[in-house]
Parts: sequence; structure tokens; C-alpha cells
Amino acid sequence: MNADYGASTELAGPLQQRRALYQPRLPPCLQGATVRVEYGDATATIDPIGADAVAQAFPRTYGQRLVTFLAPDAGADEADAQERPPIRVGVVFSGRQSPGGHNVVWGLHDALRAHNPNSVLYGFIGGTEGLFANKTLEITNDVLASYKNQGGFDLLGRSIDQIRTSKQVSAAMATCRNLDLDGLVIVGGVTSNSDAAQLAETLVQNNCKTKVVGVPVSLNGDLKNQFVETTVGFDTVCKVNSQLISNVCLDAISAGKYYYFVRLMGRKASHVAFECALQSHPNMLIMGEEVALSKLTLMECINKICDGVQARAELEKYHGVLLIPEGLIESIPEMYALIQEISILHNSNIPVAEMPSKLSPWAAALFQFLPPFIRRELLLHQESDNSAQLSQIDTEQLLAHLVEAEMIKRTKEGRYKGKKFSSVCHFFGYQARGSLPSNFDCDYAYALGHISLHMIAAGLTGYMATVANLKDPVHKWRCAAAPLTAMMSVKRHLRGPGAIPTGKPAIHPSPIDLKGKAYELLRGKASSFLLDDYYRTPGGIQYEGPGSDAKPITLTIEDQDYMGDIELLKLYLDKVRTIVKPGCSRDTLKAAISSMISVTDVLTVMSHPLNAELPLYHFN
Ligand SMILES: O=P(O)(O)OC[C@H]1O[C@](O)(CO)[C@@H](O)[C@@H]1O
Repeated sequence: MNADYGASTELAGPLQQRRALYQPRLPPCLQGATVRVEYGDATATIDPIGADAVAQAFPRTYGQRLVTFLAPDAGADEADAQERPPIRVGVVFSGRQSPGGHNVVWGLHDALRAHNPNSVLYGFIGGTEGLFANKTLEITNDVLASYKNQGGFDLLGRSIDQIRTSKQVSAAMATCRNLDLDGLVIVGGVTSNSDAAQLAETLVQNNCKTKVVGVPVSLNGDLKNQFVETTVGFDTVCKVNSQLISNVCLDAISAGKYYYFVRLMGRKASHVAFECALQSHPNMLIMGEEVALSKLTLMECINKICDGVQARAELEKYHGVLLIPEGLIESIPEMYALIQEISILHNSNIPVAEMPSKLSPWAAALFQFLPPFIRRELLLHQESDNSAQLSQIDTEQLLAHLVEAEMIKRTKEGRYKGKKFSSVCHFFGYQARGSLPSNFDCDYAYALGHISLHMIAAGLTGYMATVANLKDPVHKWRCAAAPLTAMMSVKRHLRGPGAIPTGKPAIHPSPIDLKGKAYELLRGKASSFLLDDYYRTPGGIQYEGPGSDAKPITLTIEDQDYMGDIELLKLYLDKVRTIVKPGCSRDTLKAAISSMISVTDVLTVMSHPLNAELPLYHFN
């Protein structure tokens, strides 16, 4: 390991320094050294058909009860910290880096110290490989000083997001025993938390005392289910990307000559692209979930984009911004089938150079049709979950290339009479992944770190730390722990009651809810986005003042009646605060709000009783 992990570095910039001083907010139940642990119902899984398979695979950790953490009863005697047994905990960054990850370690550290100052926290250097090789860094306040509220995972670094093979699991268990760990906290997304569940089960079966706790940290926002509302890092990444997208929108409209094709990280599900579209209002968004549902072929997607380009040309508009998720390529049915064939070849250890000749005739034909750069990228070695390396496949360039060819064809055939189509491509991912985390991600991660300690102290294993009511202010957050097995499902080939579960139980990425309110909202605006250049400029992340408590739009919309909540209303009003002055007309307000966010029923805002409570917002 060359990097000097955990070395106390000086925070160079004033913003970095100021961010290090930010004290994340904690919900009331986490403000003391102890919590009251309340056990709820026993769990099954979110996948009734796969429940038996999950129960069989996790005989010792399946069916555990839900757990809620509450503030200790008023007047309850809080034992002296010295009387609580010290706890030894290890923490590993397993998943990809995501803004806020450092605060999980910080929260865990602070909660451990409050529990008993003789407790010890080890960070594994270099991620899972450090865990296997027992390479540790003791986390202290000094070590943490320059990582508080900072981006990246460079406090400890990371390597592969995998604790899965029997060799890896045995090595992890040996480290837990060697360090005499009471708990191991695994930080990551769907893959890392699936592995955490397996490790927890194995440790129980082998009478290893270490409790395994998962923490939902992933920019993808796809670890979402009835227990988990969002993941740490999603908010920041969407805010940074939305700013970049809106910059590109203004660039596009200024010169009026390019179509920007922007691919966004987020793996198979389209959460990042979707949230960014709600924040920045690009002209088009092609979501993987829509394409998969309608079984749109590659050429149907291209025609859809070309129809949009043509409709805009009729308005004399030759610029535009199109967003796509990096997982789009896998959602196109014929591309999915091709990727599956390549995956089988990888799993059969066929050398990459021989793969094209081993494809089925139709897959070979499709493969040959694709431009050489896409062919090369499709053959890259797979991710740890056996999926294609989506970050490396330049789908935006493939689309731009095919759209250009189709526009030329339409021109030749006389079906398009506008100016020549020109495109510029971007992949926004890494730029946002290392960002300074938003206040929301700082608070959320810090709270999850605290909850992890309370889970270990309560002897829970095979659980994920969770926080509910995230749309509300921090003092209303509800802290809990949910069994990892309860979030599992089993892939199956057929749908419906006759479906036979196949494959290993795992926590799978959850797709965009195409019946949800946020989707309905976006669809309602689709034609205006396409034609009206309804671009919205969210600007950079705000760390102080108005807007610093803004949360992901999808989180706030999905979880409640639109505009039904005072906090959400305050949020919107905060956003318009800078341009809407007291006493302004309804029309000004309406224009201001709709240019910033897709509010469907602005009048509801105006007639809301809260208006009377906020003197700034008395409207004529
Ligand atoms: O750093 P790498 O290996 O390119 O990882 C990229 C992948 O990691 C993520 O950023 C997080 O899972 C994905 O969105 C992306 O596909």
C-alpha cells in the first residue's frame, strides 16, 4: 500500500477548513451515550416467493426482529461510561467511494468513545484487502481531524467490493478473531451489504463473536426499500451533477449548436439521472426502467431521440441536453442479451480475443454492428457482481453516433430539413464522487455511524443501520436497524406465481418506481422540457444559509403528499427566497417556482396556512 492512509494532512482550502468545523446534527435518541432498544416484529423478506431460499441460505440470521432505537426513558440512570464494557470495532470501506463515507467512521468513533473511552476503533487500510490481510489504522480524534465532513474515502482507501469467496470470508473471520472484534462495520451499497449478510451468517455458524453491521453508503441511490430511504452520497452526487448539467444547458442554449449527451453514474438503476433531471430540467431523459418496461430496441431509442431533435428543429432550436443513466445499455433488450452472452463467456474463462467468435449468430451480428470502441468496452472484465463495467461503456457516444447517422439518413430521405446535427458527449461520475458532502449526507452518515455502535452494543448481527423520516428535519429522524435478510430477494426467470427463484439470495438494486409521484411529475413535464428549454440552475451545493438543508427531490416527493408537508413547503420557499420579494404577485411567485422546480400545483403553496407564518412570503 503506497498511500499514507490516515496521515494527518493540513486542510488546504478555507472551505475544507470550514467544513471540518461543521458539527453534524443528531436526532434526539442518539444524543446521549446510550439508547433504549425496542424490538419489533420478526421479519420475512421483501420477496415472498424467494423467502424459503433466503431462509435456507441464512438459517441462523433469517427472520430476526426489527429494532428501533429510542432516547433512554427520562430519569433512567445512565451508567458511568467506565462501567460499560469497552467495545472493539473494525470498519471497512467496501463499496465504491461516496461523499459522506468518512462521517460514518467519525460517528462510529464518537459513539464508541461516549460508550466507553477505552473502546477501540480500527479502520482497515485499503478496504476489503486490508480486512483480509489485517492491515489496520487505529482511528483516533487526531486521525479523523482532517477527514471530518470531507469527500472521498482516502482516510482508509478501498479496493474490491467483495467479501464472498470462501478464502475471503475465512480471511475476514481470521482478522475478526485476531483483533478480538466485537463488531465489524461494512460500508457500501447493495453488493457490499449482501456480502455483509453472508459474513454475519458464517461468523454465527462458526461461533465467532464479531457482530456484522452494514451501512448504506453508495452514490447510486439504488439501495432503497421499505427499510432504507436513501444511501449516503446520493444527495451530494446528484447536486454536483445537477450543477454541471445546468451549466451545460446554459452553454447549449447560448451557442445554439450542440446537443450534449450526458451519461451519469449510478449503475443499473436510473436514480441519479432521474434526480438530476428533476433538479436541472434537461430536454430529454432516457431512463433504463422505461426502456426495459417498453422493451425499446436500440434503434427505437435512437428514433425517439431523433424525433425530439426534429421537433426542436421545427422551432429553430439546434441545441439540447440529453441525460442517460450508465445502466441504459443493459436495459435495451438486445444489448442485455448480448451482455449476458459475454458474461457467460467470462464465467467460462474464454479469452477475450476469442469471445466474438463464440457468440451466437444473432449476438455476433449485433456485436459487429456496434462501433469498435463499444465492442472493446463490452468485453472488459466484469464487476464483482458479474455485471458489465457500466462506467467504462461509452453509451452516450454510441447514442450520439447513431443519432447522427439517423439524422443524416432522414436528411437524405427528405424527412429532415433542418441544420446538421452536432453532438458533444460527457460522462459525469468521478467528478461528483469525490465532492465535499452536503449537510444532509454529513448528518445522515454521522447518525448511521452512531447507530452502528448501538447495534453492536445490543449484540445485533446481520443487520443494516437505518434512518427513517429523512425528508423531515434531523430532530424527527427515526433510528433503527433492519435485518439484511429482510431486504433480500432471489432472481427468477418467470414472473407471477409460477416463477421459480434461481440464483443466490441478495440485496438487489431497486429500480425507479414508474408508478411513483416523482415519475408522474417528470412525465407531466416531459414535453415542456423537450421543447421549451425550461432549464433550471440549482447552482453549487450550499453549506450554510438558505438551501443548505435541501434534500433530494425524489426523497421528499415520494415519501409524502406533494406539498402536504410544512418542511417541504419551507424548502421550496427557501429556494425562491432570493428572487421573490415580500408582497410580490402570485404570477411572479408562480414563474419563480416553476422555473426552479416542477411544482404542479403552485396554488396549493399559496393557500397553505404556512404562508401566514412566514412573513417573508405574504403574497398579493
Ligand atoms: O471506480 P470504478 O471502478 O470505475 O467504479 C465505477 C462504478 O462505481 C459506482 O460509481 C458506484 O457503484 C458506479 O456508479 C460505477 O459504475
